[in-house]
Amino acid sequence: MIITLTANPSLDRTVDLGGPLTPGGVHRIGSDRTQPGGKGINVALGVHRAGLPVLAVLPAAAADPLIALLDEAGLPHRSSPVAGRVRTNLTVLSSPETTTKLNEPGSELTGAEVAALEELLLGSVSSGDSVMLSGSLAPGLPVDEYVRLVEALHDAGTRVGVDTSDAPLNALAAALPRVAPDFLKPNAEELGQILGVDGASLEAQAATGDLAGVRDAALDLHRQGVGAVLVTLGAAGGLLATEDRAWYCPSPAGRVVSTVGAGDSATAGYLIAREKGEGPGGRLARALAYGTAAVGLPGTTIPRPDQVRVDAGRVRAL
Ligand SMILES: O=P(O)(O)OC[C@H]1O[C@](O)(CO)[C@@H](O)[C@@H]1O
Repeated sequence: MIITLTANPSLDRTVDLGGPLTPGGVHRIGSDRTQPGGKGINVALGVHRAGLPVLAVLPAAAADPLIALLDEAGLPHRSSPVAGRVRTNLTVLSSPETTTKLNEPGSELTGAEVAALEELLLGSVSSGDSVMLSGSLAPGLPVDEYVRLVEALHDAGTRVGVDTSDAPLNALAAALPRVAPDFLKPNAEELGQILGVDGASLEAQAATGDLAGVRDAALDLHRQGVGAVLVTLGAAGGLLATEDRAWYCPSPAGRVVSTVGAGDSATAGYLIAREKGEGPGGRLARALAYGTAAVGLPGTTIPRPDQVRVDAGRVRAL
């Protein structure tokens, strides 16, 4: 079973201005939709839509509108009760094709709420499960929360993946090789945060075909104990470092409708392929195919398998 933790879930509200976004201006909203969001929830939706057993764990009050949206989506979930409301993250679509994201920090969890969330997660796993810890940490969670959870989940006999950024990611990188997740999914910016370099330039290098910087950084993390490092590079494709080697797959060109949730969809594709027993090339190809499919869907829409076209022929060893 795959279990995801969304430590800071969200209601993802997407508004389309149908025109340019002007700082200081008054804008009329054309279309407006609210979907369940937060990285672990998005990953779980992808896995669920592929027909694999999954459970999403999150902090939220039973009456929170997010819970109703998860029920509506049919996603198996367990939430630990909190007093605060789930945050709303706003995506503003404007022309020419621009996505602007405004993420709330999330309500602060009390010490007791943090303990209840950890207890719920650890009580939900069994030896042999795969756990994915995804997204930012709600205020109140310690910055090394993911380091502590990776240790506790390894003790429980599970495989653990992490997808996060900023201070929680740096805390995780600092704990290597003593504590090492089995799977890490940085984008170029996050890889840059770990290395202390500009992620945009890593992505730009990759776009020109120069993959050495990203490959070396991913292999370095792998050699420090991370079982598999999947680096998503946006339009430049993605790279996987595992089994002491690296593979690259370009992104197929397609229409960009919304990039929100593309990285989470790539993680879902990777986990689905791993559950099916596919090798590194197959896992990378499915991850990229899921990410590409998500980019072609509106708002935070996570693809179904029939919307995904996997082309393992595009993968090459580096
Ligand atoms: O936890 P973070 O880093 O604020 O990201 C949450 C946002 O990212 C997404 O998970 C997309 O990756 C959205 O659904 C959500 O609004």
